Amino acid sequence: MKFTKMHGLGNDYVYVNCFEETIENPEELARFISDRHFGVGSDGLILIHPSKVADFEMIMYNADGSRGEMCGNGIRCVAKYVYDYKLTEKTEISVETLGGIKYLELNVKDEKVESVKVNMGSPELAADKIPVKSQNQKVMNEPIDVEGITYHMTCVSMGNPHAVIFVNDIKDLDLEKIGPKFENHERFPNRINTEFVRVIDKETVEMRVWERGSGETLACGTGACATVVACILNGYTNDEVTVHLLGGDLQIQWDKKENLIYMTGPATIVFDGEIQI
Ligand SMILES: N[C@H](CCC[C@H](N)C(=O)O)C(=O)O
Repeated sequence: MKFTKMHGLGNDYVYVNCFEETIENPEELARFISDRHFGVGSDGLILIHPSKVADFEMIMYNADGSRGEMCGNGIRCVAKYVYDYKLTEKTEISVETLGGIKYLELNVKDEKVESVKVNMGSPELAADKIPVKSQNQKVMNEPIDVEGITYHMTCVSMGNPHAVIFVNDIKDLDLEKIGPKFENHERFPNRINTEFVRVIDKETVEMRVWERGSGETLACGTGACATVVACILNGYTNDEVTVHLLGGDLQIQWDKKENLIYMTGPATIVFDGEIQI
């Protein structure tokens, strides 16, 4: 099977062009190929398919083989793949995902995609749609107990579920210990992606993320969008924010008039490969 290793700010996936390849058991392939010792090594697997309702379809699997509804860093890499490998000449494309059809603007330099602006759609705040168990319609700075400590979370879906936790310091977090406790907490029927965020000023935040099905990653596009929505709802930032992630920066904007979230960031091809499956 031919594949391409790509990343968005270090959030790395193995990409397969399913116009050319047929994948029998993608969950099993995701688990094998993501393994950083016995496989290629990645945060998961992303399949690029034809679509009946958009230019392309993105199907994304986490490293544990579970399917994610949407992947922000991944969809920017899909855009780079289809343009740089000449599956399209368009610099505005649509991509079908489980989280709905997304519209992308490709910023091209010397015939290669350098960065991508993604219309990530509208954030979902209704607790039962995220889903998260709560007495309230929306989960805004609600307490949640993990390992004997009470955190306060704001929950947002960007197609996939997120719990945003504001902290004073993101460096001294023991994510390996508390990440899985949040991910598998009984309040999240479909598990959860958890962002730990320090607000720096009205235009700048920094965050780390423990991803459902993949653990700590260097960046998370949908997580950065959920983070900015939570910041704005809590009055911590303006509507345009630079999000510092371990792997680099994303620009996130909530167009309140249209109720649309825009994410702008890079996409990188690391190498092409072939693997016996
Ligand atoms: N890394 C992805 C998010 C993956 C989310 C996945 N872990 C899930 O199960 O929702 C991003 O850049 O948006």
